[in-house]
Amino acid sequence: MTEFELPPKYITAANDLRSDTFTTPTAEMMQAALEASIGDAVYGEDVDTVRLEQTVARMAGKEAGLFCVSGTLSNQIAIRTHLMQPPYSILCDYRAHVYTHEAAGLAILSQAMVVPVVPSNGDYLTLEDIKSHYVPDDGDIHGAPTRLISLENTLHGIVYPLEELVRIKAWCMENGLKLHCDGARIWNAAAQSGVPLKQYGEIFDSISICLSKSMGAPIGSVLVGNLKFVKKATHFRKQQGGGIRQSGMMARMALVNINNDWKSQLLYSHSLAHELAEYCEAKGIPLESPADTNFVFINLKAARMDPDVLVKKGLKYNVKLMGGRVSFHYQVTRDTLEKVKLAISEAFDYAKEHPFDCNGPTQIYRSESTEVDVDGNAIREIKTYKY
Ligand SMILES: Cc1ncc(COP(=O)(O)O)c(C=O)c1O
Ligand SMILES: C[C@@H](O)[C@H](N)C(=O)O
Repeated sequence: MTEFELPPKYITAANDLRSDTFTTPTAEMMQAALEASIGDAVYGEDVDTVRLEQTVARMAGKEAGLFCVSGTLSNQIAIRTHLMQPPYSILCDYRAHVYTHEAAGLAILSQAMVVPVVPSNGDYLTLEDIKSHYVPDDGDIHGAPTRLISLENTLHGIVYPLEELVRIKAWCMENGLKLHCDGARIWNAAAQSGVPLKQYGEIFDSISICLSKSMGAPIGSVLVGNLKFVKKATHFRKQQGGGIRQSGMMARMALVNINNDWKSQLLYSHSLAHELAEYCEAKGIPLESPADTNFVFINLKAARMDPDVLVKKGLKYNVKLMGGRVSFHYQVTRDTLEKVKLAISEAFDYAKEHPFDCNGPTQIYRSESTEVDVDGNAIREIKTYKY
């Protein structure tokens, strides 16, 4: 029988700046899994799964929570649950994950039109941006009225200003629109801004709260909202094949960092990002977004920098990169920060001699960007996927 072709064994995320999704489970999490409850969570009989759902819901000031295997599932069933009578549309930032990276779930599961909006300030949607792009439900049979606004906090690492969220919420209430938050990094927003999750919970009708990014859990998100919403979302979760049986092990692993000092962990990762942003600015390396939290977005277009060169320079220093987005998390070491500074500086200097014309928004995806030979040279030609 032929040997399986297995990927190289993943050892550590200490040098992995491709995404905070690469955080690895800790020994404490593994131990917690051994002691987890073993009930069938589809029947609501798994103690640790219910404990996780109620813990996160309570932190967000919501009546109920639903453990989902991914942030994508959590977002998509949340939005579907809010929507009732098509034709309808959803308004979001043109960079929003629910629009750019969830495989057209909005079109397929929700059968919704999407109005992607470029923020006039370049960073986050304001109420004025929303007002000038939403589709009113005024009886005009040509349109698909906006029923839901989906915001992301943080988006590209940018912390949404609380006062803007409050303005948007008030307008949504006046106009009968629902407000969802893709909270894949809402822990980062809360840690950096000092705004408690509960205050975000007062603003959003639903929040998809990821556990598997900066919070370091192996999988999952908890979708929070009122009881009626979560009951219906449970229905859509089952429909989408997201009913999980003995999920207690995963729930207990997620609870470890929730019960630890997660704010300090996240603020450590933010401090690394802030230091890299300062380094780039001192070097004249342009950034695409303010580095509020754990991401540094290099403006490849302005820098005329080839993302493939940047990734290869990263490999030279044994640092994993995917392109213009440099993603910190609590398992990244300071040694990695020093090495990525060298990689970026060399890629920037190379760009001065060999300018590269990037097209489109920041490209962060790679396919084989971390496969290298013994000399650290990329084994296969590195490709770039638009983010
Ligand atoms: C902003 C954002 N939302 C949602 C998701 C989806 O989460 P998952 O990968 O668990 O589906 C991601 C990436 O993982 C993300 O970056
Ligand atoms: C891009 C997205 O799917 C992934 N969550 C990331 O941030 O790396």
